[in-house]
Amino acid sequence: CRAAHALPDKVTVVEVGPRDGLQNEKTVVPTEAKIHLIDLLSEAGLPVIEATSFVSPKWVPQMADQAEVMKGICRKPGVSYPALTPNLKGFQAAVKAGASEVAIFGAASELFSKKNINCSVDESLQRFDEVVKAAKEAGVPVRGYVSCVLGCPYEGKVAPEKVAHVAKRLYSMGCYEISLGDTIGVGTPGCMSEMLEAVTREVPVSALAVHCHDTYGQALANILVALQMGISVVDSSVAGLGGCPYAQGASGNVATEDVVYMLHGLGIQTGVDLSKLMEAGAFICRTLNRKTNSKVAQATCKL
Ligand SMILES: CC(C)(COP(=O)([O-])OP(=O)([O-])OC[C@H]1O[C@@H](n2cnc3c(N)ncnc32)[C@H](O)[C@@H]1OP(=O)([O-])[O-])[C@@H](O)C(=O)NCCC(=O)NCCSC(=O)C[C@@](C)(O)CC(=O)[O-]
Repeated sequence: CRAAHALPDKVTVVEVGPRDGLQNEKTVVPTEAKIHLIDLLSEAGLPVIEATSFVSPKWVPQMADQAEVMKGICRKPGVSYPALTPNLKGFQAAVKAGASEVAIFGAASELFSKKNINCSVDESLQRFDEVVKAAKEAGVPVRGYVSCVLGCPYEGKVAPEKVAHVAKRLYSMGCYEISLGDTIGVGTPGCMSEMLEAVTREVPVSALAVHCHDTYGQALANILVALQMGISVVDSSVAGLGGCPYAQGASGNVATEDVVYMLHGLGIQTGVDLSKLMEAGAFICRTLNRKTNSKVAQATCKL
């Protein structure tokens, strides 16, 4: 077993609420509310805010206003606003709408890949290669996701070697960072550590991020394991919003408020103002007429 690293002094929190958090909402969230949420999150100090996705509106109707969202946000200097792009068509539309960073999203599970983006893992890697080449020409950085790293809703257990293989392919293609998604939140700290052991044999730990859904209440424990293994980029969603439309039963991402509370409690800097972040959480919960999934917000704001 690899020796535990010292915890990092600083962690980059990647806010995915406006995309991952909202993509599964059944009723259409007004574009102005999405834009206001993103602006509140940048005011709270989040350095990376995944704004939307340039996917097919037939597949994910909630993201159909992607171009309006990208154009409407008040871009804060130093903040990155990536958008998901599954293929060249999505990439071109994203760049046209002003995206200066994009993310491609693959999976370590064949069936999930088929259900989510309608192609096999190998086919998806060919499509992503085209996107990365076009992005390099345009000077646009690309982040890569691997879904189902700790389990798949259709295939069950996923071998760590499969995750490592897809992560390595995305990294070799030119993704500057690989985000490892526990899409259905089934992982426990032991599985997280085993999976990260396999992935860090192929991809430098400095290029990895974790993306934990909290379906089974394991997300913070899994994130702590990742930090102990040297990872210093953590994805999360304000108010714990979300779920994947192609992963039935998956609950939201770990709440950003809870991640930030834990990190600050460990003496780790994030640059995030927790009280402003909670205002952003309160805003989107009021808009969706929903209770927050953040334990920290529940404890302090009685939402
Ligand atoms: C990938 C496709 C498009 C393939 O969908 P397809 O049906 O196989 O695409 P196609 O190439 O056969 O084209 C069919 C139609 O879609 C159009 N099309 C083709 N591409 C685009 C595009 N980019 N934007 C808009 N339209 C597009 C294309 O122009 C055509 O239009 P038509 O001629 O019928 O009018 C589809 O499967 C799709 O949009 N999937 C998106 C699924 C998605 O967004 N899932 C959620 C995000 S992933 C996630 O949440 C996991 C993550 C990242 O958070 C990490 C984790 O938690 O694990």
